[in-house]
Amino acid sequence: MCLYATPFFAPVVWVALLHRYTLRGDFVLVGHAIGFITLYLALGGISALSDIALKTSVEICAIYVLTLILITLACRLSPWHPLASYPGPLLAKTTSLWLTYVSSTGKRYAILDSLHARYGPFLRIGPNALSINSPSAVPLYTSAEKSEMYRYPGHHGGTALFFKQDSPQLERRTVQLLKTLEQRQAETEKGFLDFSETMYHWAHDFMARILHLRLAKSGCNRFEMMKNGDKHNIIGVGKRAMAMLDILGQSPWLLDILWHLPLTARMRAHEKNAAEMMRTRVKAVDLPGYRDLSSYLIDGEVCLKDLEADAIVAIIGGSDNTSITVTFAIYFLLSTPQYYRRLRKELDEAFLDPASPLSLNTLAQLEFLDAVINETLRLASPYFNPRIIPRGGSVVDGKYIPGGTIVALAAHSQQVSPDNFYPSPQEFLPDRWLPDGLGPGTRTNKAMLASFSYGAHSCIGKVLAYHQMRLALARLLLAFDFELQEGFDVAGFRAGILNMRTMFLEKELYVKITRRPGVNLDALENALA
Ligand code: HEM
Repeated sequence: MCLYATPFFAPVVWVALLHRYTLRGDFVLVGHAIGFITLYLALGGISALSDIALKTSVEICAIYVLTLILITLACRLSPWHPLASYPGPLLAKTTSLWLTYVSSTGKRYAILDSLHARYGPFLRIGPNALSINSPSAVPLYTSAEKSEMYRYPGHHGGTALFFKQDSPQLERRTVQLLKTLEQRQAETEKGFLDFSETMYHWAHDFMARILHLRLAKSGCNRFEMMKNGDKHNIIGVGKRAMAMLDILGQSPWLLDILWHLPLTARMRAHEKNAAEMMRTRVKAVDLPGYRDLSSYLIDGEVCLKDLEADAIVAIIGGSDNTSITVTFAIYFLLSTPQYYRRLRKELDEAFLDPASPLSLNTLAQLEFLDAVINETLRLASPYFNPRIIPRGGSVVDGKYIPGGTIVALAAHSQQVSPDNFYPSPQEFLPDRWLPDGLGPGTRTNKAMLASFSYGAHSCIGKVLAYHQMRLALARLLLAFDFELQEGFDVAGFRAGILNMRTMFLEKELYVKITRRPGVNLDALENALA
């Protein structure tokens, strides 16, 4: 009898003593397996009593698990829970698996937006997590660290840090982009090409170039995706790895366990690819005369494990957002021809000779170009960047949030809120970013463009990203006339934008490009050589 009482008490001790600590799911699982085997053996598991021992152990474990679940649910739903006063869906309050599921839809930003409309600015999205739909949450980002969601899964042990910029490479790669687009279009049957795919290749080639990453086994020098395509599916594997990290990272304990199973094979493959590329870079003897980004990290005596971790993040992080934002900008411009014509006019007037190098400083002064980029980011960067409230807690809009709570600004909701962007916050209206805005009554709360996040862990590549996006858009519009595929579903494309840290498109952007009269890409290439 006494034996059967133990599993009732064990979870109480477990919840009372250990709930403050973040335990790795795989360690907890192994610990429990060891506990079960020990119990089974202690009850005579390998003796003649093995059947009774197995039955008793299973029964005790079942009581233990059931009690643990009930106690956990009671704690999370109790009126004494530190987040009890915050409203939210019942399921969200009971398990982090709710947010994991919501993240897996890619529509987390829209789901949170509609829940905020129902429950108000403070929304409980997990047993210990809040989404805050208020500009007042922004200061939290200055003191808060990243949540457990950012712990790299498995047991890699490295920490990532990075980057620097390289303008001539960016220029050359962008001219190569123009030629690649033309060449790929010529190879299509209907004359329309998948624009985002080539943009991904452009951004990855540039990123690999500035880190000098390369694949050892294939002997392939850097990626050269614009030339060779993505033969090793680096982008596909990397994006799926990021998406899995985003989905499962909402329940880090689950990710710890799944990390050892086939479901997460893509994540391990991405880690292996990136680590291998960085190790090859470290050993390389045939480097060019100029210093690449890895040189700075290597000279800084960053340890190999950390360099490998940098490569894991760099490959996707430095390429994905930039290329997809340019894709979205082209989409928005083609859907609103009046803005397309205006941007082209601004560029034509600023660069009379499209075959000459484009000065990044001149580009940075083009008001309408930046307005287009900012408006694109506002509508199409629905990111979710959770942080952890430091010990001692914080107060937001008069509400106390206990230390250790995971919080995330409802970035998309803020970016389309009429309180911050008015009028027509859902519409692509770049003028709202210009000094006169959209006329009297315009509200453009620039601080609430959350695309690069805030505080200590905001994007360190922001300046480079703007350079890349300005240059790519300028070169594309100076060189080509663009046309959407006939019957292109403009509304459907936007509705099919999915975010799982990285972005996915349910519908591809098919465009036709035609070289503008007088544009000589060979002359341009020579000018940059
Ligand atoms: C349009 C382009 C880009 C956007 C919208 C963007 C957005 C972001 C955001 C939202 C974060 C914070 C992520 C989080 O807290 O989970 C971030 C972090 C970061 N970004 Fe970017 N990014 C862009 C381009 C780049 C580029 C080109 C680079 C590389 C040169 C880069 C390097 C980084 C790094 C290293 C971090 C991590 C910073 C840290 O944790 O301390 N990003 N970025």
